[in-house]
Amino acid sequence: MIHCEGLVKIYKTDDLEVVALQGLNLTVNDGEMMAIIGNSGSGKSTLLNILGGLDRPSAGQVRVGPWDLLKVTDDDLVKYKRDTVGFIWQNNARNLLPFLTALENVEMPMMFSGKVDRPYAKQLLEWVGLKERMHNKLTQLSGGEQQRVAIAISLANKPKMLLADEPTGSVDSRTSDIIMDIFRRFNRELGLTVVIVTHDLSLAGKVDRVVAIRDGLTSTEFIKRNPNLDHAPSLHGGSALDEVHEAYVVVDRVGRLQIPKEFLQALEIKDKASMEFDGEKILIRAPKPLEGETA
Ligand SMILES: Nc1ncnc2c1ncn2[C@@H]1O[C@H](COP(=O)(O)OP(=O)(O)OP(=O)(O)O)[C@@H](O)[C@H]1O
Repeated sequence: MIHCEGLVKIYKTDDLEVVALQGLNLTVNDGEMMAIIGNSGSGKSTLLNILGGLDRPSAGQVRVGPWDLLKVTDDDLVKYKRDTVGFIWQNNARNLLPFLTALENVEMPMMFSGKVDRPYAKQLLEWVGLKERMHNKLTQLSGGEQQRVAIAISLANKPKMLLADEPTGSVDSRTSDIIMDIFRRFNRELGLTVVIVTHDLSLAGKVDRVVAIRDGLTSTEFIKRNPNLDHAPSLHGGSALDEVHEAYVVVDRVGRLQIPKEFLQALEIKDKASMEFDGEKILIRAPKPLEGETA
């Protein structure tokens, strides 16, 4: 469904250039439910905005289904945003109209694409657990309920893929569980591909795969050991990621990988390292001091 290779995004402001994505690789399969994690500023939202057609990449490849998002025309991008992708933000005020009812809000994107399907709008609100509240104005709903309306809206045009940027960032843990269960249901029952950007490691146990982004590059992948297990048993404060996922370092097509900063600092590796292959393992060490050099 999603294929990014060597994806680069550079933001130019007056006299400053920020390289937000530095040649990122990522593949997401059709029907997968996965999460992207990373520290603040690592490039998560930049990636999601590019995948959602809200921002243009600077270089590299990015394809979603049949769409090439580097080359797509502005007109086609409008179609892409309307038909292929649903988007959910942490701050749902961006796609909700407070003076309309929940049902009218869900019908709004249908109206823009010229085909209002009221039974389907009602069905969506029922699926997100708001059957009894669909005729309430948005101002009469709680933050968590509004977030569920936002999910229904994002699916109004039957997209193939759902992109969610910190979808549980401003709700309590019970509502967060409800939202993740809704995503899982849509993923299983409608075959929707779901990509979630989050800081929250406790969500990790509820997705099939987690990809960590560091400094604009995919660095580590965590793949669920038992894909049938939905909930992470992280009751004793341990990281859900470690408990249910196997961690892998991402190696790109030409063999590059990212060594975590803390490892480099611990070994005082700066601009080079020595590497050895012993037939089984690859060992990376601080370079031995050359003759005449002091250690
Ligand atoms: N419109 C912009 N103009 C200039 N720089 C930007 C712009 N948007 C993002 N950046 C920069 O690009 C880098 C990546 O930002 P991004 O928002 O993608 O990170 P993030 O991982 O989503 O962070 P957070 O978790 O804090 O939302 C940061 O250094 C940020 O300052």
